[in-house]
Amino acid sequence: MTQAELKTTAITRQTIDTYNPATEEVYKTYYLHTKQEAEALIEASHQAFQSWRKTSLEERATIIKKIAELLRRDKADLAQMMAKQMGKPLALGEGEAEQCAAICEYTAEHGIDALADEEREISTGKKGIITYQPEGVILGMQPWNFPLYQCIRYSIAVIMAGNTTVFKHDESCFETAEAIQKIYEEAGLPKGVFSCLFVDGETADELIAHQHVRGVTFTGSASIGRLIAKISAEHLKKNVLELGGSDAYIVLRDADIDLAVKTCVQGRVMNSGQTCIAAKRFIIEAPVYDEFRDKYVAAMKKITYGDPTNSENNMGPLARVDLRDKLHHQVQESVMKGATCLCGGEIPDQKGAYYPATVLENIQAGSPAYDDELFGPVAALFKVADEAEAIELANAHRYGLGGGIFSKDEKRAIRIAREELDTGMVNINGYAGPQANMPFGGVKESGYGREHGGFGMKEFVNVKSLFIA
Ligand SMILES: O=CCCCC(=O)O
Repeated sequence: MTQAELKTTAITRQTIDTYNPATEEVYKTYYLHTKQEAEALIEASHQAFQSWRKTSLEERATIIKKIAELLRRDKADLAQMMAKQMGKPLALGEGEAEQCAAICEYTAEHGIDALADEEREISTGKKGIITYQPEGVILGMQPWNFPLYQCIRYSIAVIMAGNTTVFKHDESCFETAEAIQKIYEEAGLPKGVFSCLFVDGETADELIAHQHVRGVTFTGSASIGRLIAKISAEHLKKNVLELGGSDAYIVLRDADIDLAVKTCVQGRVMNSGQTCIAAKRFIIEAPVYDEFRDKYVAAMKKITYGDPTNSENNMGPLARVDLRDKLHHQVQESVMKGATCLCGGEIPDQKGAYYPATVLENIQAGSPAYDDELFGPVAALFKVADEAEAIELANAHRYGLGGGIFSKDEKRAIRIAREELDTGMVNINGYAGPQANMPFGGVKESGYGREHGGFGMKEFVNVKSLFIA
């Protein structure tokens, strides 16, 4: 049932008000499914699976290619929605739609080969065949920071593999969830292959136990991820978790400092800093620390914020006032514990969940800027004696999502990236967002499993061995 249909049913429904973070005014009131309605959607998804799993890889690829076209067609409308739901600047929203279209195209183009049967010689007969068979209904739960991308990266992969999915978006983004379903169905995806669940997080967690849910994929905080892993384990459901990050960018003494400064500013303030793979900690070798810090602070002071529909602003607001307040509290606590605030660090006196680009140094262990994730435009600078100390500090964090290295010696940087950094992704002399043809995911408390890049398609398949005698 769509939001419009839910609004007109006879029963009294639970509703949720969501707010435009730029104005703090109510943006939408959403109507929730009851748990029984959500279970009926899972049943319907299971029914749809019986025919979807029989479609050929070519048929699926054709629909997914069409989805890419429609995402491009609708990118301006989708960007407007995201600006109002969570404050994303319009240009960034359109870029996100383009990125999603690229994921669809890559999946359509490479999925047929990636999921094709493989043959092996076996000692006991003619041959072995490895076949990647879909498993059934996958429950997706995704957050608000990339309202389109987070949903599309998982759902396109599971749909290409022949699964169906029920999707619980963050409550603030139910409108985007519905827009995605509309696009998928206009492209030719049969009803029931992708369905939105308008439920709260607690109900979604309970649905993991449903007999037809075969797997769960979640992006969000480590604390909720831990809970989902626990419930999934109890019911023996496979899960993919993309959790937090506190990515360290190491600036070695032989780095191009101007490039490092420019990239590390961009990597910190993009999406108002609300990105799991944002550059969050900056670990700088002592001989270049002062130069990097002074240039970095000067550049952060130039970052503007304001109405996300005005293209002159570098950043919009944060997604919600309570999230902005939490970030500010983390900054204040870090300062109380010894950090120095070099710029920003004050809540502006205006409506909206705004927060300025902020830089901290002299950060002490035991403070939020050292130990936790800062999900907003706050940079944490650390001075270290040498490469070894930089690697030790980068790896000391409980998260292991991404990271970066700046050095003019590319071979050295690649060695450190490959052999030393305990993360799932590393940027060398740059800051790349997720790429359709590269896997995405982390280690340690950043979770497990991989999205796109050919790997996401194989997260929820039954890798079946056939032994031909
Ligand atoms: O928050 C994690 C997803 C990152 C998406 C992006 O940077 O485009």
